[in-house]
Amino acid sequence: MKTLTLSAPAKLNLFLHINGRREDGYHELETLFTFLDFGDELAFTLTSNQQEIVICGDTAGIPLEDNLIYKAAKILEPYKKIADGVDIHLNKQLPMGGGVGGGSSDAATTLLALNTLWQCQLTIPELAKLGLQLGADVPVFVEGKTAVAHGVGEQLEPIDIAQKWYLVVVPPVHVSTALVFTHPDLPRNTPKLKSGWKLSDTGNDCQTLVKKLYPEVEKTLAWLLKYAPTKMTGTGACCFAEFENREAALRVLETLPSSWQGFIAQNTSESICHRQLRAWQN
Ligand SMILES: C[C@@](CO)(OP(=O)(O)O)[C@H](O)COP(=O)(O)OP(=O)(O)OC[C@H]1O[C@@H](n2ccc(N)nc2=O)[C@H](O)[C@@H]1O
Ligand SMILES: Nc1ncnc2c1ncn2[C@@H]1O[C@H](COP(=O)(O)OP(=O)(O)O)[C@@H](O)[C@H]1O
Repeated sequence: MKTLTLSAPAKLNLFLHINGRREDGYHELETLFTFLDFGDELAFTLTSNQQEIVICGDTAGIPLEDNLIYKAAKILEPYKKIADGVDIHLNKQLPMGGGVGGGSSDAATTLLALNTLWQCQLTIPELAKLGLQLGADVPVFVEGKTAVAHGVGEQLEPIDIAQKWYLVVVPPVHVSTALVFTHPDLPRNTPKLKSGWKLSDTGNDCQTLVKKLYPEVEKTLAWLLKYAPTKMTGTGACCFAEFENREAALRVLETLPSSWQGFIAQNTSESICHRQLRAWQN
């Protein structure tokens, strides 16, 4: 049986504004998502074992029922047009809960792969809607285009942006998304951007609070800012510095303090997962 191998790329929030809080506690966001040419890798192989969804690889002790890959496969199961089960092998490269969306990206890649392999014949908007049940960031990975998101991240407006190189640094702390969003000091009233906005008008509304709560994030931002424009992605803890070319990013990566981890990558207007899936289908 042929194996379908796809990337689950990282995302960056090039800005993240909080425009308000809904009655259900979720926050209205305005955020620019772009994808990196770096991420996890998932290999999908159909099996004759009809009911089985088996996940192996670097699942980092996440119980099967909590694994977003498993949840994505289960959500798609009712739409299967063939009887086969699936073996999914995960090669984890992305830090978990670091704001680069690895879990959401794994879930989206699983939805896209199994929609094809199980011949579910769902459209991308239908898959994105299913994905929203798994997390606010899943729809953008399913759609796979650099986009400004509104709502909780599900209303997507694709845009063209320049291609840059990023040095992403992973501070040695875990930031709780729920803690950030329930904190009384989080700013929640940034006005919506007006037409003609520039990236230089934007920021990350979680950054000041996360810096205060997690000094390691403050240290990381201060260190990167010596070299290039820098922001935090999502609710952190990862921070990214922007460069015009790979060499400049690499020079800074080479001087990274040894206790920190980091990687360099370029942003892509379309998720590499979508490109790979198209190539496989043709
Ligand atoms: C804010 C972002 C930006 O990308 O942060 P990161 O997680 O990437 O850092 C995401 O949208 C996060 O999405 P995701 O991580 O999928 O969040 P979810 O699991 O849906 O929600 C985790 C918790 O965060 C809060 N939450 C999340 C999203 C949102 N728009 N408003 C919220 O208030 C809720 O309390 C929720 O229970
Ligand atoms: N396959 C998976 N990969 C990563 N995280 C997962 C996965 N399945 C479930 N999770 C859970 O989802 C949480 C958020 O994951 P992730 O998308 O990496 O966060 P973030 O959006 O902050 O980068 C993790 O802390 C982890 O507990």
